[in-house]
Amino acid sequence: MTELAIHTRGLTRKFGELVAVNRLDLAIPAGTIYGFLGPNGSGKSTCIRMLTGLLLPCAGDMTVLGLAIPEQAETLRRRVGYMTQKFSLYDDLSVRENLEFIAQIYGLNAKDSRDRLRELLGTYELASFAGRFAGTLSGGQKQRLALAAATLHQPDLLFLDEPTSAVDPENRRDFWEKLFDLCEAGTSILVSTHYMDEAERCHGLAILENGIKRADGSPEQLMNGMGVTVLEVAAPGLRELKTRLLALEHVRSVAQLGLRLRVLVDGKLADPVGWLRQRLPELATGAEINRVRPNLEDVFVSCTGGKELP
Ligand SMILES: Nc1ncnc2c1ncn2[C@@H]1O[C@H](COP(=O)(O)OP(=O)(O)OP(=O)(O)O)[C@@H](O)[C@H]1O
Repeated sequence: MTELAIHTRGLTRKFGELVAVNRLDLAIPAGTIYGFLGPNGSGKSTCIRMLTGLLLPCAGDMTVLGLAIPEQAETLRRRVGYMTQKFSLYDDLSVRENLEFIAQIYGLNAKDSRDRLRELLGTYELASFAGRFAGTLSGGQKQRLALAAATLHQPDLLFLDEPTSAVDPENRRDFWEKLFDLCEAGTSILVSTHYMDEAERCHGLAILENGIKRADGSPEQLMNGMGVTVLEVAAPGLRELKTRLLALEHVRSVAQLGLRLRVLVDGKLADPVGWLRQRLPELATGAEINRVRPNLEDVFVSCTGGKELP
């Protein structure tokens, strides 16, 4: 049986009347990168905070690294790392001082601390900034420092809550390379994001909306199993055409991409291109309609419902 890093049954958290996380079941294999994909307010942070033992659930069971949480949260704390979207280190300490401080918290002796710092400054390309105040670093450098800090004690499981919100695409790519290095070295990783390209890099993911898990699986499983066919339509008058398409019963969503419309239609239609040409006479001639491979954004749109992109 696959060893699970995280296992939850019916995990629920309410704030007053609001159900922030609603009966969430998760079975996340150890040694993988697992993503929570969802818009703002979908419950990603609330769930991560419960899994770290920082927030109590209202209902449900969870084990994290085989430990019952919240009961064994104290034992768990030393085995997990946690990086939030907000930079939570000290701006007025240098890079080195920040890491030394964290090494002290984890009780590393002077030699181990020195060795580990040297290793981390090298791995996260921080050696030439070691004496700089953390507050003066760029977004990408701060993010690398935060990851170094979160992994200083070599945790078995790393929680990353929207870790790349504040960095550019190049830094995001580099950051993901570091995550794959960590994963290969045996660290399990749970990362929340609202970026489709990040979600697509995960081994598995759950799509969350209003605290509810709408779908889960590997990106390929989700894309292959979404029950929707994706068409791209190039024709004149796209804004008007979009409105007319949205009024058709088998059309799930329509989004404009430059000079084309990306149209999600029910997967049960045997000949979706023929059907579309027949339903809208203006598409019968002159329009270009192609069936294309679904992407994760299509999955997201189709399983979070609604005919408009979020
Ligand atoms: N301490 C709190 N008190 C009241 N409501 C809260 C609290 N924490 C979260 N919420 C609410 O719970 C819902 C889920 O929030 P959560 O932060 O978990 O979502 P999220 O998916 O992480 O969103 P974001 O990307 O904005 O961080 C939101 O409606 C939020 O306003």
